[in-house]
Amino acid sequence: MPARLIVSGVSKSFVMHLRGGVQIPVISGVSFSLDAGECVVLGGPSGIGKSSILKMVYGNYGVDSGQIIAVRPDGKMTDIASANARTIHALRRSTIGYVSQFLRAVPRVSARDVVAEPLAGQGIAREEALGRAEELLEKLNLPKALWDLPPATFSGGEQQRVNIARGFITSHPVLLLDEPTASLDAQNRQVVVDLIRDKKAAGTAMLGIFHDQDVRDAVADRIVDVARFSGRGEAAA
Ligand SMILES: Nc1ncnc2c1ncn2[C@@H]1O[C@H](COP(=O)(O)OP(=O)(O)OP(=O)(O)O)[C@@H](O)[C@H]1O
Repeated sequence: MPARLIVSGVSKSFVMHLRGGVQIPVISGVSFSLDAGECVVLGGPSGIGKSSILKMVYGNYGVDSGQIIAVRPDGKMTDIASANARTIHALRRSTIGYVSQFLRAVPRVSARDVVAEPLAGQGIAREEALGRAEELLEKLNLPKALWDLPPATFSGGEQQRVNIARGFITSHPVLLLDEPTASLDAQNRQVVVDLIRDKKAAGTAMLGIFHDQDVRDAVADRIVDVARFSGRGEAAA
Protein backbone atom coordinates (compact mmCIF):
# COMPACT_ATOMS: atom_id res chain seq x y z
CA MET A 1 0.00 0.00 0.00
CA PRO A 2 1.35 3.48 -0.81
CA ALA A 3 2.55 5.77 1.99
CA ARG A 4 0.17 8.59 2.82
CA LEU A 5 2.15 10.26 5.60
CA ILE A 6 5.87 10.12 6.34
CA VAL A 7 7.17 11.51 9.63
CA SER A 8 10.95 11.71 9.77
CA GLY A 9 13.31 12.98 12.45
CA VAL A 10 10.70 15.17 14.14
CA SER A 11 11.66 16.90 17.39
CA LYS A 12 9.66 19.17 19.64
CA SER A 13 10.33 21.08 22.82
CA PHE A 14 8.21 23.65 24.61
CA VAL A 15 9.52 26.99 25.78
CA MET A 16 8.04 28.02 29.12
CA HIS A 17 7.90 31.81 28.80
CA LEU A 18 6.51 32.25 32.32
CA ARG A 19 9.49 30.35 33.72
CA GLY A 20 12.23 32.51 32.25
CA GLY A 21 12.16 30.86 28.82
CA VAL A 22 13.24 27.43 30.08
CA GLN A 23 13.10 24.79 27.32
CA ILE A 24 11.38 21.45 27.95
CA PRO A 25 12.33 18.80 25.39
CA VAL A 26 9.45 16.40 24.71
CA ILE A 27 10.26 14.20 21.71
CA SER A 28 13.22 13.80 19.44
CA GLY A 29 13.82 11.96 16.15
CA VAL A 30 10.24 10.70 15.73
CA SER A 31 10.10 8.64 12.54
CA PHE A 32 7.34 6.44 11.16
CA SER A 33 5.09 6.26 8.15
CA LEU A 34 1.46 5.59 7.52
CA ASP A 35 0.23 3.57 4.55
CA ALA A 36 -3.16 3.68 2.86
CA GLY A 37 -5.64 1.39 4.59
CA GLU A 38 -3.85 1.01 7.91
CA CYS A 39 -4.46 2.30 11.40
CA VAL A 40 -1.32 3.16 13.35
CA VAL A 41 -1.75 3.83 17.06
CA LEU A 42 0.56 6.03 19.11
CA GLY A 43 1.41 4.26 22.37
CA GLY A 44 3.38 5.06 25.51
CA PRO A 45 2.76 6.49 28.97
CA SER A 46 0.89 9.67 29.81
CA GLY A 47 2.82 12.84 29.05
CA ILE A 48 5.26 11.15 26.62
CA GLY A 49 4.13 13.27 23.63
CA LYS A 50 1.37 11.37 21.78
CA SER A 51 -1.02 14.34 21.52
CA SER A 52 1.84 16.63 20.61
CA ILE A 53 2.66 14.40 17.61
CA LEU A 54 -0.97 14.42 16.48
CA LYS A 55 -1.12 18.22 16.81
CA MET A 56 2.09 18.64 14.79
CA VAL A 57 0.73 16.40 12.04
CA TYR A 58 -2.47 18.47 11.95
CA GLY A 59 -0.42 21.67 11.86
CA ASN A 60 -1.61 23.00 15.23
CA TYR A 61 1.83 22.81 16.83
CA GLY A 62 5.03 24.01 15.20
CA VAL A 63 7.84 21.51 14.57
CA ASP A 64 11.39 22.27 15.78
CA SER A 65 13.13 19.99 13.28
CA GLY A 66 12.34 17.15 10.91
CA GLN A 67 9.73 16.64 8.21
CA ILE A 68 6.10 15.58 8.10
CA ILE A 69 5.28 14.75 4.50
CA ALA A 70 1.63 14.42 3.52
CA VAL A 71 0.75 12.89 0.14
CA ARG A 72 -2.15 14.80 -1.38
CA PRO A 73 -4.88 13.10 -3.47
CA ASP A 74 -3.17 14.38 -6.64
CA GLY A 75 0.00 12.53 -5.56
CA LYS A 76 1.97 15.71 -4.79
CA MET A 77 3.72 16.01 -1.44
CA THR A 78 3.63 18.77 1.16
CA ASP A 79 5.92 19.14 4.17
CA ILE A 80 3.60 20.12 7.01
CA ALA A 81 6.57 21.01 9.23
CA SER A 82 7.51 23.93 6.99
CA ALA A 83 4.11 24.78 5.48
CA ASN A 84 2.47 28.16 5.95
CA ALA A 85 -1.03 28.64 7.39
CA ARG A 86 -2.71 28.83 3.99
CA THR A 87 -1.15 25.54 2.85
CA ILE A 88 -2.15 23.84 6.13
CA HIS A 89 -5.70 25.10 5.64
CA ALA A 90 -5.80 23.66 2.11
CA LEU A 91 -4.36 20.33 3.34
CA ARG A 92 -7.10 20.08 5.96
CA ARG A 93 -9.68 20.47 3.23
CA SER A 94 -8.15 17.98 0.79
CA THR A 95 -6.01 15.52 2.70
CA ILE A 96 -6.06 15.39 6.51
CA GLY A 97 -9.15 15.06 8.68
CA TYR A 98 -9.26 15.13 12.46
CA VAL A 99 -11.65 13.52 14.92
CA SER A 100 -11.38 14.60 18.51
CA GLN A 101 -13.60 13.94 21.48
CA PHE A 102 -14.58 17.58 21.83
CA LEU A 103 -17.11 19.45 19.73
CA ARG A 104 -16.70 23.13 19.00
CA ALA A 105 -20.42 23.86 18.91
CA VAL A 106 -21.57 26.69 16.68
CA PRO A 107 -24.67 28.45 18.08
CA ARG A 108 -27.95 27.97 16.16
CA VAL A 109 -26.58 25.37 13.73
CA SER A 110 -28.45 22.04 13.90
CA ALA A 111 -26.66 18.76 14.62
CA ARG A 112 -27.46 17.56 11.10
CA ASP A 113 -25.86 20.67 9.56
CA VAL A 114 -22.85 20.50 11.89
CA VAL A 115 -22.20 16.97 10.60
CA ALA A 116 -22.89 17.77 6.93
CA GLU A 117 -20.82 20.97 6.86
CA PRO A 118 -17.39 19.46 5.98
CA LEU A 119 -18.93 17.84 2.89
CA ALA A 120 -20.48 21.11 1.78
CA GLY A 121 -16.98 22.60 2.13
CA GLN A 122 -15.80 19.99 -0.41
CA GLY A 123 -18.43 21.03 -2.92
CA ILE A 124 -20.87 18.13 -2.34
CA ALA A 125 -24.55 19.00 -2.91
CA ARG A 126 -26.46 19.90 0.26
CA GLU A 127 -29.11 17.19 -0.08
CA GLU A 128 -26.49 14.46 -0.46
CA ALA A 129 -24.45 15.87 2.43
CA LEU A 130 -27.51 15.96 4.70
CA GLY A 131 -28.42 12.39 3.71
CA ARG A 132 -24.97 11.12 4.64
CA ALA A 133 -25.10 13.08 7.90
CA GLU A 134 -28.39 11.37 8.80
CA GLU A 135 -26.95 7.93 8.04
CA LEU A 136 -24.06 8.54 10.42
CA LEU A 137 -26.20 10.06 13.17
CA GLU A 138 -28.47 7.03 12.96
CA LYS A 139 -25.50 4.62 13.12
CA LEU A 140 -24.24 6.47 16.19
CA ASN A 141 -27.65 6.18 17.87
CA LEU A 142 -28.28 9.91 18.22
CA PRO A 143 -32.06 10.23 18.81
CA LYS A 144 -33.86 11.67 15.76
CA ALA A 145 -35.51 14.30 17.97
CA LEU A 146 -32.09 15.92 18.38
CA TRP A 147 -31.09 16.13 14.71
CA ASP A 148 -32.70 19.53 14.13
CA LEU A 149 -31.38 21.07 17.35
CA PRO A 150 -28.05 22.83 17.91
CA PRO A 151 -25.73 20.52 19.90
CA ALA A 152 -24.76 23.20 22.45
CA THR A 153 -27.21 21.82 25.01
CA PHE A 154 -26.59 18.11 24.28
CA SER A 155 -25.00 15.81 26.86
CA GLY A 156 -21.25 15.25 26.67
CA GLY A 157 -21.71 11.84 25.02
CA GLU A 158 -24.27 13.18 22.52
CA GLN A 159 -21.95 16.04 21.53
CA GLN A 160 -19.12 13.57 21.13
CA ARG A 161 -21.19 11.44 18.75
CA VAL A 162 -22.07 14.51 16.65
CA ASN A 163 -18.38 15.29 16.50
CA ILE A 164 -17.47 11.73 15.50
CA ALA A 165 -20.07 11.80 12.72
CA ARG A 166 -18.60 15.12 11.53
CA GLY A 167 -15.08 13.68 11.54
CA PHE A 168 -15.99 10.47 9.72
CA ILE A 169 -18.27 11.95 7.07
CA THR A 170 -15.53 13.08 4.69
CA SER A 171 -13.24 10.91 2.56
CA HIS A 172 -9.92 12.46 3.57
CA PRO A 173 -7.08 10.06 2.67
CA VAL A 174 -5.53 10.63 6.13
CA LEU A 175 -7.57 10.73 9.34
CA LEU A 176 -6.24 11.62 12.78
CA LEU A 177 -8.14 10.10 15.70
CA ASP A 178 -7.64 11.80 19.06
CA GLU A 179 -9.31 9.45 21.54
CA PRO A 180 -12.57 9.36 19.63
CA THR A 181 -14.02 6.66 21.91
CA ALA A 182 -13.22 8.30 25.25
CA SER A 183 -16.33 8.33 27.46
CA LEU A 184 -18.57 6.54 24.94
CA ASP A 185 -20.69 3.60 26.12
CA ALA A 186 -19.84 0.08 24.91
CA GLN A 187 -22.43 0.07 22.13
CA ASN A 188 -21.23 3.36 20.60
CA ARG A 189 -17.58 2.38 21.08
CA GLN A 190 -18.30 -0.62 18.87
CA VAL A 191 -19.93 1.67 16.27
CA VAL A 192 -16.73 3.74 16.15
CA VAL A 193 -14.61 0.58 15.82
CA ASP A 194 -16.82 -0.42 12.86
CA LEU A 195 -16.46 3.05 11.31
CA ILE A 196 -12.68 2.76 11.59
CA ARG A 197 -12.76 -0.68 9.93
CA ASP A 198 -14.90 0.73 7.09
CA LYS A 199 -12.37 3.54 6.60
CA LYS A 200 -9.52 1.04 6.48
CA ALA A 201 -11.34 -0.98 3.85
CA ALA A 202 -11.80 2.23 1.85
CA GLY A 203 -8.03 2.85 1.96
CA THR A 204 -7.92 5.64 4.54
CA ALA A 205 -4.66 5.93 6.47
CA MET A 206 -5.34 6.59 10.17
CA LEU A 207 -3.15 7.72 13.05
CA GLY A 208 -4.76 7.52 16.46
CA ILE A 209 -4.53 7.72 20.21
CA PHE A 210 -6.72 5.27 22.13
CA HIS A 211 -6.44 4.73 25.84
CA ASP A 212 -9.03 1.96 25.76
CA GLN A 213 -7.07 -1.28 25.38
CA ASP A 214 -9.97 -3.20 23.78
CA VAL A 215 -10.48 -0.52 21.13
CA ARG A 216 -6.75 -0.37 20.48
CA ASP A 217 -6.57 -4.14 20.00
CA ALA A 218 -9.57 -4.02 17.69
CA VAL A 219 -8.27 -1.30 15.35
CA ALA A 220 -4.46 -1.12 15.53
CA ASP A 221 -2.41 -2.58 12.71
CA ARG A 222 0.78 -1.29 14.34
CA ILE A 223 1.67 0.54 17.52
CA VAL A 224 4.35 3.24 17.46
CA ASP A 225 5.85 3.40 20.95
CA VAL A 226 6.47 7.11 21.48
CA ALA A 227 8.70 6.34 24.51
CA ARG A 228 11.38 5.33 21.97
CA PHE A 229 11.53 8.98 20.93
CA SER A 230 11.44 10.57 24.37
CA GLY A 231 13.42 13.79 24.27
CA ARG A 232 13.98 13.58 28.02
CA GLY A 233 16.03 10.45 27.82
CA GLU A 234 14.25 8.63 30.67
CA ALA A 235 12.49 6.10 28.48
CA ALA A 236 14.66 6.07 25.41
CA ALA A 237 15.45 2.51 24.32
N1 LIG B 1 1.21 23.68 24.72
C1 LIG B 1 2.08 23.16 25.59
N2 LIG B 1 2.88 23.94 26.34
C2 LIG B 1 3.76 23.41 27.21
N3 LIG B 1 3.92 22.09 27.40
C3 LIG B 1 3.15 21.26 26.69
C4 LIG B 1 2.18 21.74 25.75
N4 LIG B 1 1.56 20.67 25.18
C5 LIG B 1 2.11 19.58 25.75
N5 LIG B 1 3.06 19.94 26.65
C6 LIG B 1 3.89 19.03 27.44
O1 LIG B 1 4.45 18.06 26.59
C7 LIG B 1 4.46 16.77 27.20
C8 LIG B 1 3.73 15.79 26.31
O2 LIG B 1 2.33 16.09 26.33
P1 LIG B 1 1.29 15.31 25.43
O3 LIG B 1 -0.06 15.87 25.72
O4 LIG B 1 1.76 15.29 24.04
O5 LIG B 1 1.41 13.83 26.05
P2 LIG B 1 0.50 12.54 25.84
O6 LIG B 1 1.44 11.40 25.63
O7 LIG B 1 -0.51 12.80 24.80
O8 LIG B 1 -0.20 12.41 27.27
P3 LIG B 1 -1.63 11.82 27.71
O9 LIG B 1 -1.60 10.35 27.39
O10 LIG B 1 -1.65 12.07 29.18
O11 LIG B 1 -2.68 12.59 26.97
C9 LIG B 1 3.82 16.96 28.57
O12 LIG B 1 4.84 17.05 29.53
C10 LIG B 1 3.05 18.25 28.45
O13 LIG B 1 3.00 18.92 29.68
